[in-house]
Amino acid sequence: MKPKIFIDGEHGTTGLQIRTRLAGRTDLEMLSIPEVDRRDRGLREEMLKEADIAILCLPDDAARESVAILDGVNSTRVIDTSTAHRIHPDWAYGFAEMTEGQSERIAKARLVANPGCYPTGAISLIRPLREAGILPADYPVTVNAVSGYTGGGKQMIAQMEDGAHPEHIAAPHFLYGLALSHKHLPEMQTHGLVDRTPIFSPSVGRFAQGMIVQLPLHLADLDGAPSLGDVYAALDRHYAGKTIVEVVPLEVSRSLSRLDPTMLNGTDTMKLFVFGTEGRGQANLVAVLDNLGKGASGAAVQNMGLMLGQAA
Ligand SMILES: NC(=O)C1=CN([C@@H]2O[C@H](COP(=O)(O)OP(=O)(O)OC[C@H]3O[C@@H](n4cnc5c(N)ncnc54)[C@H](OP(=O)(O)O)[C@@H]3O)[C@@H](O)[C@H]2O)C=CC1
Ligand SMILES: CC(=O)N[C@@H](CCC(=O)OP(=O)(O)O)C(=O)O
Repeated sequence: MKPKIFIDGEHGTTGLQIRTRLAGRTDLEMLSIPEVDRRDRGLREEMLKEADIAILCLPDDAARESVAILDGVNSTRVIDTSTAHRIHPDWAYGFAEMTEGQSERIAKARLVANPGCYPTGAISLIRPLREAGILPADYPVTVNAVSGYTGGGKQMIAQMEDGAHPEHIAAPHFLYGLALSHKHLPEMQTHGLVDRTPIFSPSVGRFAQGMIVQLPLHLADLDGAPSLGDVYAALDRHYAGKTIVEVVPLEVSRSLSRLDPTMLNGTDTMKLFVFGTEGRGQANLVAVLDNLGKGASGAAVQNMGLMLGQAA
């Protein structure tokens, strides 16, 4: 029997990207609702209960509704791409490379919370330094980022692309989350194992997909006052043997003068860079990923594969 997969919210930005990734798969039976019926509660309930794995690509409240429908229905396992369950203790956090044993947790879990795109980049840089005993738990972490506008879903896509949209955005680049209360902060703090809420400054550029997430550090304030090479070595050890997350060699980072946020578009991988000048006491750690790839749909498909017992 082929595993039955239902993408609840399949006609939205993330849902469509997942459907595209799964389109050619002959080892799966895809359950689907016509777009016109996408909000039909009865049809959704039927599909959710029939599925072996339900992938929720819905706003938070609708995702909670789907989880409630499945309450007690243990035959259906769930991957939620919304922010609703990312720090919930009953849910496995769907970042397989985050820490030792995480991919096994995901593989065994009934409930998996897919990470947000920015946290995927931020946690990928913070967590290894915490585990290596380099980054103190009370370090004042700051995260700066730029995302392609698909990160804002259908609404922001329309605002950026449709000049006649009543809330058209003409800017080539803009900061947002100005109140420093972005919805990604809880998962960055929880899974980054940091005591203080990071100061997070997100922004959007006039490109559809792509992402850069930055973690600037004062090395003298880290445990053991590590060198740039020490920070690099900690990341390199953490991701040794991983294929989806690559730590770019220091000498390659040194050779770069620019970094393109769209460089990994269309892939489900992430690259980590360590920038700075040895001896100057500062480092800027940078993650590059496709916000819809490893930042969302690619991660969901990776997690589905783990849950089905397939290679990561
Ligand atoms: N875009 C991104 O880069 C990322 C998004 N996510 C998360 O994924 C989820 C989906 O985001 P995204 O794809 O961007 O959003 P979209 O708005 O593009 O798609 C959401 C889909 O869900 C449907 N929907 C909304 N409410 C309901 C409901 N009550 N019942 C049934 N269907 C409903 C929408 O239909 P309708 O057209 O009628 O509104 C739409 O088809 C969100 O939780 C988001 O936070 C995660 C990572 C990255
Ligand atoms: C550009 C933009 O608007 N980005 C979204 C995050 C996209 C994402 O990761 O979605 P979820 O965390 O919702 O899953 C935001 O800042 O809310």
